[in-house]
Order: sequence, then structure tokens, then C-alpha cells
Amino acid sequence: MRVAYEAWGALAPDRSNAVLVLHALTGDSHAAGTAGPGHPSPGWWDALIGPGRALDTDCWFVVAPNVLGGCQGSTGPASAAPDGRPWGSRFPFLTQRDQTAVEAGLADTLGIERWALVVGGSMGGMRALEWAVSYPDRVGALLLLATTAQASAEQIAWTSVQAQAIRSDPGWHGGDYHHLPPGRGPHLGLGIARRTAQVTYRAESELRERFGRTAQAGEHPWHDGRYAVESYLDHQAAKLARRFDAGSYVVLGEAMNSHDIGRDRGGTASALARITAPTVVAAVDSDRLYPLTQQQELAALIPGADRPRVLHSACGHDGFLLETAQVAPLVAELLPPAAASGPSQRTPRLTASAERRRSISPMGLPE
Ligand SMILES: CC(=O)SCCNC(=O)CCNC(=O)[C@H](O)C(C)(C)COP(=O)(O)OP(=O)(O)OC[C@H]1O[C@@H](n2cnc3c(N)ncnc32)[C@H](O)[C@@H]1OP(=O)(O)O
Ligand SMILES: N[C@@H](CCO)C(=O)O
Repeated sequence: MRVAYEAWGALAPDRSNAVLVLHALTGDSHAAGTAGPGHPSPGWWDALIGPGRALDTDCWFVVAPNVLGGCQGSTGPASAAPDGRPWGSRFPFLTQRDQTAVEAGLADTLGIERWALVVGGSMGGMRALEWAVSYPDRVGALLLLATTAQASAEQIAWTSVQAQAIRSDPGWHGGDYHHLPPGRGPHLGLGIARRTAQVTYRAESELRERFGRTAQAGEHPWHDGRYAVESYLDHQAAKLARRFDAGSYVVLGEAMNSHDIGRDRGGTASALARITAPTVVAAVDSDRLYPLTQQQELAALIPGADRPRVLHSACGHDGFLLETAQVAPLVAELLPPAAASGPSQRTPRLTASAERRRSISPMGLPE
């Protein structure tokens, strides 16, 4: 299998300054940097990663892999199988634990025995947690944002609804559509999935205040027009369908639903007791998808954590991506600037490199 990653900064000779950043469901390896060829958007955590930023790349070697099963460079359903045809429906069921094991293989390849920090939000937080439980000696510190010890019934339910929307699209063809001409895949189902997810990612009060009952400009909802919030969801749907593969969406959703840190480990408490890393757990106060009770459970059961921190955000679950000014001090708690050796004290042995992401839509839709 292939694992795409991007990295920033330089690895210290003693390899002690590496930080692993794990993206959420529709994220990718482009965590930092500007938009440009191959990167239609700036890095999703660019405010946090770079010289002088919380993850200061003058000190830290920051690595962001694309998750296995995804569609932005790492092997996923849209990738060619050994017979040259897309994996499609033949792509195997994955768990978060499988994906983390692959990331451990990436760390081995990069020669990183121990991460100074592993950080992730939402689905990325699930993998960060798996890292700390599966490989406690390889995680120096742990930052968990808007995540959970196990996918709840409601989280499984939302993911299931989204997967059903995709599978109900006639363009799904049982998951084997990647060979079809552009635009013939299940982009309508993927769009419905994204619309549904987007509501869960944002707060009720935010939608009320941003959109209210306003009609979309130039349209009348009673006469075949749309409310502004409907137009917003249409926009989010179209945007995701241009950059994401429906098969990956289903595979990653099933992997999230499999997430249960206590599985085959004697339960949640027993699994979390294995974590040796100093840990910060953070919630988003307006998150209706990953409620505070889930982060309270993590903070109570992880030995190196104290009470959960709370990010204040109008934006619901997406607050972990948007409230970077509040995430920065949490990073600083775990990675004090003095802990890293400055770049002048070391000779880079591994410089930043990046697998170029797919620059075309995996669904064949125009960018
Ligand atoms: C910039 C990126 O990070 S995308 C790159 C890869 N993606 C990821 O890593 C996934 C994680 N990122 C995300 O999920 C999202 O990009 C987020 C959460 C960071 C975006 O959050 P926000 O900035 O708050 O975006 P928000 O939900 O307000 O949507 C803004 C968009 O809605 C559009 N919009 C707002 N109102 C309307 C409306 N009435 N009708 C149509 N479109 C509308 C805006 O024009 C804007 O469009 P654009 O994104 O094409 O510029
Ligand atoms: N907006 C985020 C939410 C999932 O945590 C994403 O699309 O990845």
C-alpha cells in the first residue's frame, strides 16, 4: 500500500522532534501551506503549523499522513489494485486500528521511533488515541480534540445514514464505478451525505444566526427556490463531490464506526489506562456530534490527563478546525518551545518531502 504524507521542518539528528498530525474524515495531508498546484485550498491547520506558530517548524518536524482508505494519495478504493483495476468494492474493511498500524509503518520508514506529540481531532483523534494505546512508548505527548473513546450509537447512526445515501445512488454500482466516465459516479449520494454531515458539524445557533429563514438571494423558497441554508448545503455538497471519493467516504465511515478503544483490551478503562503520555483532551462547547461527555470520559480515564479543556466556538464540531487560536496554547502545554533544539543546533538528515496529492477529483468531476 501507499501512504501519502507531507512534512514540514527538519528531523533532528536524534529524531526527537517529530510531531504527528492526524486529519479528520475529509481532511488530507495538506495540513499546512498555501493553496497552489495540487492544493486547491490552503492547509487545513495552516494557522498552527509553520515558523513561529504553535507547531513551530523551525523546531519541530511535523508530519501529516493521508489516512489509509482515503483518496488524497494514500491507497483507497479509487486506487489501482495489483491487477490494475480500481479496488472499488474489493477494498477491504478497515478499522481505525488498521489505519494506525499503517501510520506506525510510516513512522518506521521515516526512522521515527517516538513522536514528541501526536495530535488529532474527530476521526484524527480516534487514531491519535489508538496510537497512544497501541504504542504507548512511541507517543511522547497526546492532544485529543473533539473525539471519543468509542463511536456512539448516534455517531454510528449519522454515518450509516450517509453511507446509505451513497449506496442508494444509482451511480454507486455496488462500489465499482471508478472506471465510468467523469460525472457518472455517485456524486449525488455523496452530496446528500455531506449535506447531512454538515448539519451535524455546525451548531444550531450558528445556522440560525447565519441563515435564519432567509431566502437565497434572487430565489423564493415557495416557488422552486431555496432557503439560504439550503444553498449553503448545496455548496458544501458540490465542493466535497469535486474533491472526495464516495468509496473512501464509505470506507472511512465504517472505520470510524468500528472505533472502540476498549475492544479486545478489557474495555475502555483498561485500554485507556495503558496511556503513558501526558495528555490534553479538549471539547468544543457547541459540538453536538461529539458531546462534552465523551471528552469527560477520556479525561477521567487517561492517567496523564486532567479535566477536559473547552474550546468556545459558535461553529459546533468544526470548532476544532476553526478555533486555532484556542488550540495553540494546548499545543504549547505539551510542547514547550524550550523542549526543542533550535535548527542551528542540528543538521537536517531528512528534509520535508511530499507525495503530490491527486490534483483531479477522484469522482471525475471538474475542480
Ligand atoms: C480550507 C480547507 O480546509 S478545505 C481543505 C481540505 N478539507 C479539510 O481538511 C476538511 C476540513 N475542513 C472543513 O471541513 C471545512 O473546510 C472547514 C470546517 C474548515 C470550513 O469551515 P468554514 O470556513 O467555517 O466554512 P463554512 O462552513 O462557513 O463555509 C463557507 C463556504 O460556504 C459558502 N456559503 C456561505 N453561505 C452560502 C450560501 N447561502 N449559499 C452558498 N454558499 C454559501 C461560502 O461562500 C464558502 O464557500 P467556499 O468554502 O467555497 O469559500
Ligand atoms: N469538517 C470536518 C468534520 C469531520 O470531523 C471534515 O470534513 O473532516
